[in-house]
Amino acid sequence: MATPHISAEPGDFAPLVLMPGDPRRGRRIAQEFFDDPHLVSEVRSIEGWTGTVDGRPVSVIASGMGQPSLSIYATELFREFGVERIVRVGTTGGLAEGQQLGELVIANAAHTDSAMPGLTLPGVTLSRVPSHRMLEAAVREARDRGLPHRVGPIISSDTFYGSSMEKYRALAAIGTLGVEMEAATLFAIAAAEGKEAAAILTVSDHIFTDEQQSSEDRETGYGAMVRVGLAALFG
Ligand SMILES: O=P(O)(O)O[C@H]1O[C@H](CO)[C@@H](O)[C@H]1O
Ligand SMILES: O=c1cc[nH]c(=O)[nH]1
Repeated sequence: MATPHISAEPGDFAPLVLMPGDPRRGRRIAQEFFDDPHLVSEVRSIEGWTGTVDGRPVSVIASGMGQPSLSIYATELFREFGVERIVRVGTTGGLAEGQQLGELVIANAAHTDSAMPGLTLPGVTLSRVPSHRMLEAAVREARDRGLPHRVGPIISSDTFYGSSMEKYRALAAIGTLGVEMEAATLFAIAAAEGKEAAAILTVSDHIFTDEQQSSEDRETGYGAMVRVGLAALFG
């Protein structure tokens, strides 16, 4: 049955879902990587596509930007559409020394400054971590393909503008590899729903050097991330 934000029927989505922030990246992923891609939802112009990769059904749908938006799509997919695994495939602002634009960041944990709880336990600060099986599969794929990548914690922030350099420097000092805006809530929702998730990111700019990919590169330079994301879904 359709939900408020997804106009599909049970079975229209595969149990394995790629989730970029950007809807146009979602459509391109379906058209470039899926066999027989077909549109299964387009509420609010957030298109959901289902097809196959190597004969296995896979879907893609964007989260929009920020943790509140992601929480809507991830919750509806897990609860109403039989989705078992979601991989966020997004961009990140690099925080690590020597990190090059286009490198991958494979998140093994997500810090957050968000008020989005997702999963709470009074008196406990819960960790927001990906599925270990999916993480292992992603790292194996990146290594086997010789793709430049780092594995470590990221920060899922509620702000794109307005965080201080001091905060970024403190996060970098404890090994945080990149800043983005969705993964922590995805990990928390997956845990709360008894499902699995991972996050594979491409460095689109560097917070301390100010280097930036063009908006065209941000839209098109995602092949490595999608390959690794698919490996995580299949792993
Ligand atoms: O490229 P996407 O997946 O949208 O991810 C990053 O880009 C957006 C900000 O420009 C935020 O959604 C952030 O998490
Ligand atoms: O700097 C960046 C790049 C991508 N996503 C973010 O949230 N920040």
